Amino acid sequence: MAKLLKKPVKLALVQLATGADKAHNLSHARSKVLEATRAGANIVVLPECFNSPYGTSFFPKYAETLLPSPPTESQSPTFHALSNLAKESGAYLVGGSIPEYWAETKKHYNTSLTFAPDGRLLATHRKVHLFDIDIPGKISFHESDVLSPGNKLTIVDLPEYGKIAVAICYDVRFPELAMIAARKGAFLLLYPGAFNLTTGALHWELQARARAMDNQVYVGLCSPARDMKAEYNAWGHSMIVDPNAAVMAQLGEDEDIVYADLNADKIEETRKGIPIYTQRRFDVYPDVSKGDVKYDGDGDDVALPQP
Ligand SMILES: NC(=O)CCC(=O)C(=O)O
Repeated sequence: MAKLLKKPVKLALVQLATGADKAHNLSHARSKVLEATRAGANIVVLPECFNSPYGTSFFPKYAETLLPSPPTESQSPTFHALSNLAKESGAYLVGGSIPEYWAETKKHYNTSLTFAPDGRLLATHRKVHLFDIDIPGKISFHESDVLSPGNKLTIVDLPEYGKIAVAICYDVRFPELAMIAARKGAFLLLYPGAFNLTTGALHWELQARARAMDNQVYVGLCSPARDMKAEYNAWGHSMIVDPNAAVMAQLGEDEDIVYADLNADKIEETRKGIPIYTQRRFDVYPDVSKGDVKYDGDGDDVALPQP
């Protein structure tokens, strides 16, 4: 069987301190991504809403227009900053997420852009599951007041390494996405995300480890740094989990970068030891990765229009 991960790769998650100044967020992201690639990272990830504060009142104000693709510099300064940064750093760059405005439909999205080391846009993921929750006395948040959901999974082919899946934050709670991506050959599931002090304490690590355990793949969750002066306090604790569900490395609350070296042997060893991959009973229940699955995975899925 062909290896899911063709050669060892160093992953870096940048737990960025973000604020209200978009230009500063972009230049700060640049310096941290370059720091990560100077340390040898081949894939670098930024957090959810890395160019703006996270919150429904901020999304329309910070939103950029990505379509038609490629956007002009004034339509999306972040698109151009990320594309240039991927080229400058020579790494694959999963550009966290940004608020997007689609002028044609007047809809907003929470959107992640992934760039190749030559600066080409490889994939666009629009958050599929919007973060709408109410935990009395703790947190009430309704992304759907402002945002519309994306309608596809995102699998990205990195030719030297293999396939990764990109989804955003609350998407991690829906195991189907992870399962489908893993069965379609992803070696790594990446989630730019911003859990909070309530659900972060409850479920952040558990979600990361569960997705890794169920699918026997690597998982990375990349949060903004915690800012207690902000309206929304991100959990932090960006982490990388191995295919056996062990936490390889985890940050605290402050700005920092977490690294891990990923290799094919760990996936194979895990799957050989606990061979759920060959023990599934699709005669008893259906394979969620088959049938009518909406996903991009051919490495050519630049920015498909969505309803
Ligand atoms: N930004 C988000 O989607 C937050 C998700 C979250 O906190 C959760 O508990 O899930």
